[in-house]
Amino acid sequence: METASRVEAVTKGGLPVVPSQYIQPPEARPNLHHAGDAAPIPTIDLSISDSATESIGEACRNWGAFHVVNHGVPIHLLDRMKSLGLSFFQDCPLEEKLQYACDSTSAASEGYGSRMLLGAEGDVVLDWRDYFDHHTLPLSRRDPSHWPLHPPDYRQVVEEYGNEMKKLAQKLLGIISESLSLPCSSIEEAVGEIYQNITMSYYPPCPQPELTLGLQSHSDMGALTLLIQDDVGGLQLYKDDHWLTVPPISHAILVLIADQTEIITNGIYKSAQHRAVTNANRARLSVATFHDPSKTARIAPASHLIGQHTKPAYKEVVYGQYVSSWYSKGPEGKRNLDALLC
Ligand SMILES: O=C(O)CCC(=O)C(=O)O
Ligand SMILES: [Fe+2]
Repeated sequence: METASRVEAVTKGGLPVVPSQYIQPPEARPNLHHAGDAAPIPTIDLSISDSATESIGEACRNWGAFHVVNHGVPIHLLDRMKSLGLSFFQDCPLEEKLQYACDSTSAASEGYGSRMLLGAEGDVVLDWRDYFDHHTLPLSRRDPSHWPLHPPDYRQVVEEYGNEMKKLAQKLLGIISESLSLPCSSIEEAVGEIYQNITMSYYPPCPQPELTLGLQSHSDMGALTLLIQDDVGGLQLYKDDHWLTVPPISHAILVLIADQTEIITNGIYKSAQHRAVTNANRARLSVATFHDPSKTARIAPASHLIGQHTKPAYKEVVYGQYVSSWYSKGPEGKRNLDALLC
């Protein structure tokens, strides 16, 4: 029962076709013939602070996504995170991986899993993805004994990576605030204490990529996501009724605006709608680091952005309620955010 719920276990026998619970309805299937269109999102050099603020503002307005380079996170740490992820998914026997199984009945629980959404068995199409979720911040949630023990530097690297990503997220939230002429601390103050989760996603080769998705269409529910991926490619962004592929750029970090930042910026900046497609030949790995409010935080459009002529575009929401609804109803693009529109 546990093993059958991991994509790795499904692929073991070298199936020529995907089991029916992974087959997407026709309207959600990827058009892989047109998957070559690259999303022309900007690559922003964070060492050039004069131009970075303006470029980031423009990217948040137009795409909700951009790459950063010269970001200050040591390159060896990016490489090591990816190799640790691959080593867990590819070298660790399934029985051992299952010792870290997440609790599939509670949302975003830590550990090794495959099902993103809660809900009755059989009523959702499954993603062609296995993952490992780490709770890394605040420190009171961080317990490295829940994480893999091998390779021997696994736990230490994940801790270091989380700390570096938090610094970068704070810097970016400051620049994003300034790009709207808000005080640098505005968005971070609206978010409150940062809750950070690191999810390594592993997409095994899929015998019928045209029928499946590695990860269904969604926008991330928190404030800011920092993502690295290997050179396989498969992440797509939805823009103007089209799915465009985000080209992997070695050692760049992809920044994705998430839903709470869209609310706080009163919709001036849009959260990025994205999904992952699979491919027949190569396994793919990505590492997403989510920066979210606490479950009790109340999120609303920043008061500086509301005035006589500008009404709040979103209703206030308690973040924990947003999360519960997201996991029980499913994202279906951005419907949870749309439900808060005034
Ligand atoms: O694998 C990817 O590139 C996307 C991962 C993602 O969107 C997520 O974990 O929320
Ligand atoms: Fe995502």
